[in-house]
Amino acid sequence: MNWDQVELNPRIIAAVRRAKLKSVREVLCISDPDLQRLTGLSHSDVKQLLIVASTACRRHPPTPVILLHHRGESSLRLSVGCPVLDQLLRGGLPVGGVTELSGESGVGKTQLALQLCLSVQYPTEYGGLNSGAVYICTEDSFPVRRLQQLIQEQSTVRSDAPQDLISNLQFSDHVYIEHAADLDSLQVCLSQRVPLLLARGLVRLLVVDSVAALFRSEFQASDWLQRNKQLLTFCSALHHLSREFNTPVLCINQVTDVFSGSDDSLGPHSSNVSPALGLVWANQVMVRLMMRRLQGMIFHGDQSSAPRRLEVVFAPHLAQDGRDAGIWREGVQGVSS
Ligand SMILES: Nc1ncnc2c1ncn2[C@@H]1O[C@H](COP(=O)(O)OP(=O)(O)OP(=O)(O)O)[C@@H](O)[C@H]1O
Repeated sequence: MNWDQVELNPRIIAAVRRAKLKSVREVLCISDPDLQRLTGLSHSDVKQLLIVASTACRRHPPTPVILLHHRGESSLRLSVGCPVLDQLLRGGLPVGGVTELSGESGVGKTQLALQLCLSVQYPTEYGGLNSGAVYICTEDSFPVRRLQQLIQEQSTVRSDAPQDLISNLQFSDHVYIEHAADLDSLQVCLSQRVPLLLARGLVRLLVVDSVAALFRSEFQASDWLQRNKQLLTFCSALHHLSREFNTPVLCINQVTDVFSGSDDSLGPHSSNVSPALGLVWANQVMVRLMMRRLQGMIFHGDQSSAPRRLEVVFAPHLAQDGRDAGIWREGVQGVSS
């Protein structure tokens, strides 16, 4: 959306153009003091600019968090975009709290996270939260092409939603990608940019892909005390964001090998791997999910996939259970039994 499409005082529009802020959405991602500095506008002009920009960009104005609580939104769930997996999760991810998704490399964690970035954009009656997603990549680059493919497949996979609704959702405009290659940049991202996107109602899902990568690369085994302190600071930032904005937080985590094979805390389907980062991290997570690759092959039309299993390891409101799934062009879809 550009400046010709909004009704705003021409003096303010001239100032944003001089500051080379081309799109209306761009100003929403900049803090108030930075906007004042860039445009030379007064505090009240910047406020007016932000009100007009956020009204123009949002499909639905954000509801203040206090009202959401009154309406009993604590039982709201974010659908994962598949009825079989939603059934396992009793509707999807809880909006307040941190969910961890762990699993081996290539098992499909990122695929599920991308699917959630689209699902969050649907209205609540279709399992979404009427808003966008912010996706923090710590290791790999963001899989833009795969996201585009999933967007193209929405009309096939989301037959529950009206087709005109799907074609009107500008999915790729509402996924905000951040890169944090070290803990300092992650901290800056979580304390500055993410709260801004949440406060302006532009996003209502935070994905961190992946957590263990940063903590593993920055600390040696002997630095465990320092590492645990940093881990707790990071967890408390996530909890704060989740609570304050009533927003689901999804953290992707790798797994480490377990040599004893007798770790009961992993649940009935535990085998030879355990989520990385240990107990300090596990105590901060509300829902722990694990994805595993199973033996064999499953088929769907002209496609084939190695079967996966999504398991609930622990969650206060869920039974320890699992569902088999395949990864297709359309995304991760559970297999009905
Ligand atoms: N377009 C596609 N069609 C079908 N399956 C796909 C497609 N793209 C990816 N996949 C499947 O997803 C797998 C990769 O999943 P994903 O990138 O989510 O792994 P991950 O668990 O995040 O791994 P890592 O921890 O290494 O990032 C591929 O091995 C493939 O099986």
